[in-house]
Amino acid sequence: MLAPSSLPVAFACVCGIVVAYTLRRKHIRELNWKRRISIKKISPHSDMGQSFGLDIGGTLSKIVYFEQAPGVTSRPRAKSHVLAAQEVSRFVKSSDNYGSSGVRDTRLSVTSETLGGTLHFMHFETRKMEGAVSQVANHSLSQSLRVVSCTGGGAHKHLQYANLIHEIAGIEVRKEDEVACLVRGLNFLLNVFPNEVYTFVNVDFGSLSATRMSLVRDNTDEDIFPYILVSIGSGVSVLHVTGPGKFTRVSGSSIGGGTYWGLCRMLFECTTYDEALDLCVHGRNASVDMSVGDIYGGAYEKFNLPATTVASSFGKMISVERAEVSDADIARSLLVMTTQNIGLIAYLNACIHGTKRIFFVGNFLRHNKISCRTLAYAINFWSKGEMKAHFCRHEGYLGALGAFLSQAPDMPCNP
Ligand SMILES: Nc1ncnc2c1ncn2[C@@H]1O[C@H](COP(=O)(O)OP(=O)(O)OP(=O)(O)O)[C@@H](O)[C@H]1O
Ligand SMILES: CC(C)(CO)[C@@H](O)C(=O)NCCC(=O)O
Repeated sequence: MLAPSSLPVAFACVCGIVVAYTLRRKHIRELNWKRRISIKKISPHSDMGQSFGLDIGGTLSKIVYFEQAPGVTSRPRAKSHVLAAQEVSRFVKSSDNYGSSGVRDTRLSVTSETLGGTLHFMHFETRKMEGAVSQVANHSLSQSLRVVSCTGGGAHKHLQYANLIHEIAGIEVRKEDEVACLVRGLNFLLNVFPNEVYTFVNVDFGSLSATRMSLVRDNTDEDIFPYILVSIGSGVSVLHVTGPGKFTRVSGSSIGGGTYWGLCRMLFECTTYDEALDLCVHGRNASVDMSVGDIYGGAYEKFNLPATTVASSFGKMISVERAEVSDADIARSLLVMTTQNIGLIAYLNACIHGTKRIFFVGNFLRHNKISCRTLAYAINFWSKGEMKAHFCRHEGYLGALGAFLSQAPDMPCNP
């Protein structure tokens, strides 16, 4: 029972809550009105949100969309659901590009009879979130999306993005853990897609610059566990995975994809990440890095260090003038340094946990064969051929796929 003296305080609190609630509703209504959308309350049965998984990372946001093939479900579907599904599918497939940074990775779409439909993969820059959500709202798609599973740091970030998505598009965000989603996504891909994993053969040569390795598809291992999973995003997470849903985050590094992109942006005139990646392709890191050969005049044979091994990243720049090396050489050195550091952390963790298989994923490896080959060579070299680096075609989408799967228990092969 409240004391009589506290009644005015209680009354003021209740009034405050009512006023705050009313203002907030008004604010949401106004936001939606401005964007000329109407948010209808729709029945859970017609929620298309279950067809999506979202991963909001430090640099990129990734979306997985599952388009069910017509007529595969045994459950009767309401007409409104069928129409909503058609609308969403039309929008997704209307283009390969959305807004200023949105991309649909058409080469990665997978249609599977086992799944009963097609998985589509899209991404955009996280800093463009507001524009991306407005697009969804403006196309009235949000009317059929109620709750979307979402992972990555952005799903948790003071609920900043969750609030934005709710306020602009009326979609509720269901938070999922990013590491759990990553592992779930990879295990699913290993189960379902025979051509998902690849590795490099003929890695046994003396020079990193002479990268002549060929790609082979590699889904042959019967028992995939245990393995080390290295996710190279803005930063790097290293996981030890011992079974479906059984994993520990054993290490990490702040020197990751964000480091390469951030430094390139600072040092060179790159305005997009693709420019930064293209820049290093024709560069020679040997102009910038000090090699074992530069120090020894050849290999350091006693310890099996080939002459071409980088002894000191950027080490030549103590005596070479800036004008003598190109931006491309410096970018290449930066890429190799970042990659080798990640490879070493991966190798040491594989040693600690007695694991021979290392999976490297994350968007840093997207279109980045130089880093993939460098990792394959380095892991083979350090482990004397005992360990193998594996890569995935859908390297950047495991988290979003895991988020999608976390609310799709009926999906076949869902680990
Ligand atoms: N179009 C792009 N724009 C920006 N970075 C890109 C792009 N494509 C690839 N990258 C690289 O991918 C990295 C981001 O990878 P990813 O999407 O896996 O991580 P993230 O989820 O954003 O980061 P984190 O998991 O650390 O929060 C960037 O730092 C950059 O190196
Ligand atoms: C913070 C995360 C997990 C966000 O994905 C990632 O960027 C990361 O693992 N960074 C490295 C953190 C560390 O040094 O362990």
